[in-house]
Amino acid sequence: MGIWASRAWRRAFSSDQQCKIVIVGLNNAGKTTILYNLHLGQVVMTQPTIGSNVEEVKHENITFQVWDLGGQEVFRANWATYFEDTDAIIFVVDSNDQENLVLAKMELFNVVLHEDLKHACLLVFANKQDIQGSRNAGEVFRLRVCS
Ligand SMILES: Nc1nc2c(ncn2[C@@H]2O[C@H](COP(=O)(O)OP(=O)(O)OP(=O)(O)O)[C@@H](O)[C@H]2O)c(=O)[nH]1
Ligand SMILES: [Mg+2]
Repeated sequence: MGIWASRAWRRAFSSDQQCKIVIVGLNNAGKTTILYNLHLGQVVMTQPTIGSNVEEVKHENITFQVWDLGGQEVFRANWATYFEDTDAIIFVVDSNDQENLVLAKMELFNVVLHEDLKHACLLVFANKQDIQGSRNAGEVFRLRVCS
């Protein structure tokens, strides 16, 4: 209670705020591209992430600590080790990867049900909208896991 109260107090009244964001999603969804676009303001060449990347992004008086986690199956089991004290999750979906959209949604369910994220905000980012034939955000949202 004491720790929680002091954290809430700091957040409410300090002029400089800290915010932890974790970016997850299947491999090749575009997470690292988004992280470095936020950090550097440009699109960079990426390699599949081994483990994680982390960068600080400042906006006005808020410092966002942004974690980008590897999406390959072998790394997904470790995602939860990054969830403590997370304020927001960005779940990135490759909207053009029709084959894996259901798998992506199942991983999303696993993430949102995690105890450490019960107070975190969630953004589902329907990425790769520039590719012809991609599902639009509404179609990604409505996709059923069981048909
Ligand atoms: N066309 C298109 N390609 C994108 C977009 N975002 C990312 N990519 C490409 O998708 C590929 C994978 O991007 P990454 O950012 O490395 O993907 P990731 O989700 O970090 O993948 P892992 O680290 O393996 O989990 C790269 O070739 C990117 O250039 C997008 O919005 N449109
Ligand atoms: Mg990556």
